[in-house]
Amino acid sequence: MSIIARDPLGTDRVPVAPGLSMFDPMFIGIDEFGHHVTLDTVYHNLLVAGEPGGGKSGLINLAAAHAALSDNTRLVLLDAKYVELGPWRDIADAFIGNDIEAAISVLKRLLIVATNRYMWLLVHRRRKVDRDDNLSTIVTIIDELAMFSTVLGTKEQREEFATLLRGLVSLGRACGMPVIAATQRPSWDIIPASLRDLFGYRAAFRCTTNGSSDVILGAGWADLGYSATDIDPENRGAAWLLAEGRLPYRIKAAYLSDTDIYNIADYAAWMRRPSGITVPAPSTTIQWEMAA
Ligand SMILES: Nc1ncnc2c1ncn2[C@@H]1O[C@H](COP(=O)(O)OP(=O)(O)OP(=O)(O)O)[C@@H](O)[C@H]1O
Repeated sequence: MSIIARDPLGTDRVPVAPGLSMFDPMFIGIDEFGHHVTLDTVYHNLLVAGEPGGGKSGLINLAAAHAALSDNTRLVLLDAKYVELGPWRDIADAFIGNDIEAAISVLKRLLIVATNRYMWLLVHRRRKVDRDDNLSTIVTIIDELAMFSTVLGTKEQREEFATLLRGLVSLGRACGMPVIAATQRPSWDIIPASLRDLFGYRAAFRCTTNGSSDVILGAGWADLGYSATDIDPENRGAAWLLAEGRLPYRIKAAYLSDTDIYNIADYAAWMRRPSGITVPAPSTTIQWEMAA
């Protein structure tokens, strides 16, 4: 089962770092009954979309936090706005801002790694990686997909980006390389159905039209009553979550303030420190303040 509802007062808590793994359930919030909602992110890509201010960045930062605190997990971050995923840049293998050439180059490298992993799986007579393989999980997080697929660079570059991304989203899930992508523009040119359908998890934050909601969840859901237009604009962090094989259901994402995010990022950087350093490195904020 891909979604696990837990009793918040129960004893089977999600483990916390150190010792956390991307293979552990990733806690993202609660459902309408107050049960914990967790995702199995290694084997599923996650699409997050909805109008500005709905809470998308909150959800992708929860995912980034889980990845950052997880053992043997590497992050590749694409964020044309810099500030949404910026807190995690020190521990990321790659942090790409508004540079489509760099984005294309990193996607090409990831596809080579994915292909190598499939060769490895082939010789080991397997179809997907698992926790005991000790292969690192490589999580690619993209905030504001639309910047890379419709704004930056030339038309050819944007098309190349879209093709490479589709390749990674198709290949990544069985070889420990999931993709988490967010956009505030749920429209067919940003998320064509052929790309959308490769995301096993889709979170629709508030949308202004049934059409936008269907772009995220899938055609026809709004007619059946599952539309992100019915989310109160004041209810930030609320979304419809569609998980493979299930009906969409309402969730309220957990929320990390900017301070929480930077604190977790600092802690993750300290956990991942080269051996020999025993105290957390001074915060970059303090260094900047001293320089100012
Ligand atoms: N889960 C949540 N619970 C409570 N408040 C939230 C939650 N998520 C977001 N918010 C509030 O909504 C504001 C906007 O959230 P966020 O930046 O995540 O939205 P967004 O959809 O990513 O917006 P944009 O598309 O402009 O980046 C936050 O600053 C916070 O005040």
